Amino acid sequence: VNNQNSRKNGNAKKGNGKVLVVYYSQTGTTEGVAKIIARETNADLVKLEVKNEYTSDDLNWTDKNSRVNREHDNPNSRNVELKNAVIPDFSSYDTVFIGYPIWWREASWVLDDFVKKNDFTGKTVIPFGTSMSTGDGTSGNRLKKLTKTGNWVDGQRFSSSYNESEVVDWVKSLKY
Ligand SMILES: Cc1cc2nc3c(=O)[nH]c(=O)nc-3n(C[C@H](O)[C@H](O)[C@H](O)COP(=O)(O)O)c2cc1C
Repeated sequence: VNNQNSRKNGNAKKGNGKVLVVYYSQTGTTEGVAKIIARETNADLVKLEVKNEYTSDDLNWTDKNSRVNREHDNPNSRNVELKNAVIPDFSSYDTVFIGYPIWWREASWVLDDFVKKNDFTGKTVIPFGTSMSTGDGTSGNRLKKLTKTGNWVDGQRFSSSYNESEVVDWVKSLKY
């Protein structure tokens, strides 16, 4: 197959086979997983950046009045705007991996701006999250509900202390 994006892992190709890995990461864990996935799938990699970035105080979930706690308690107050929510040439990708830290067992709402502003029609969408201990493959369902388009497959959750080989094995197991 004459395809510049042909996969190292031999997955069946659909369309042009272009893959995008897009992620948000506060402390680098999700970023590490995203980079492994991108390497294994020859994907383009995009890091989402928050306009009004969270400080470490903002992220302190043990403080009832911290920004994340206020946003968690009141979903109407979230509205986290990204600097780069609209991905250039998004329509050209067949497969999109979406990565996030798990906050309160769900995908961080930092991803909401990205999923609302891009059209996933016709794409395979594969969510993945990282967390210390809780949350699972269903953590992306809330994001799926925000889009109404795209063929979302079951997601995966990795521990903050993941092994590289777990990520590689998961990517190899995917049919997309
Ligand atoms: C606001 C907030 C909420 C979190 N909620 C959870 C949680 O519900 N369960 C869990 O195991 N870890 C939770 N964590 C830990 C993160 O999911 C974990 O550290 C993640 O790997 C961070 O990814 P990152 O380095 O890409 O930002 C939370 C962290 C923050 C900052």
